[in-house]
Amino acid sequence: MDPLDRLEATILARRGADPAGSYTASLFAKGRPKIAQKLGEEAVETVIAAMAQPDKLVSEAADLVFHLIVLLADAGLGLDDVRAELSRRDGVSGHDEKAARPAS
Ligand SMILES: N=c1c2ncn([C@@H]3O[C@H](COP(=O)(O)OP(=O)(O)OP(=O)(O)O)[C@@H](O)[C@H]3O)c2ncn1[C@@H]1O[C@H](COP(=O)(O)O)[C@@H](O)[C@H]1O
Repeated sequence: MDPLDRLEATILARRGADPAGSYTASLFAKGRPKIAQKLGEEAVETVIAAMAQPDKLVSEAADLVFHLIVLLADAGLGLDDVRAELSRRDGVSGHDEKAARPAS
């Protein structure tokens, strides 16, 4: 199994688990605002690594992806939804960004 799919399965299994025994379960227990805040922090840390500490970029990117999957899971979404969106965009002729996005 792809490591990202395995991580997602583990994250989904932590929903409703004891927060005392799992960082992921504690994030779910704190709710979406906290999960979103952590995702934002990890995004900033990833940007800082890219600009000033490139040796830490992969580690920070992994933290970022972990928190993104937790946020998606909390919203009832997952990596397959992101894959489907990326595939949909890739299928749009000319990769026109405006055409690739749903009308708002
Ligand atoms: N991939 C990750 C992962 N990436 C990052 N983190 C955690 O994310 C946190 C982010 O770092 P911070 O320094 O900001 O965290 P912190 O200071 O502890 O948190 P706050 O008090 O600020 O909220 C750290 O505690 C990291 O351990 C992760 N925690 C868990 N996983 C994986 O998630 C799965 C479930 O793990 P458990 O939740 O431990 O069961 C396992 O496969 C783990 O490998």
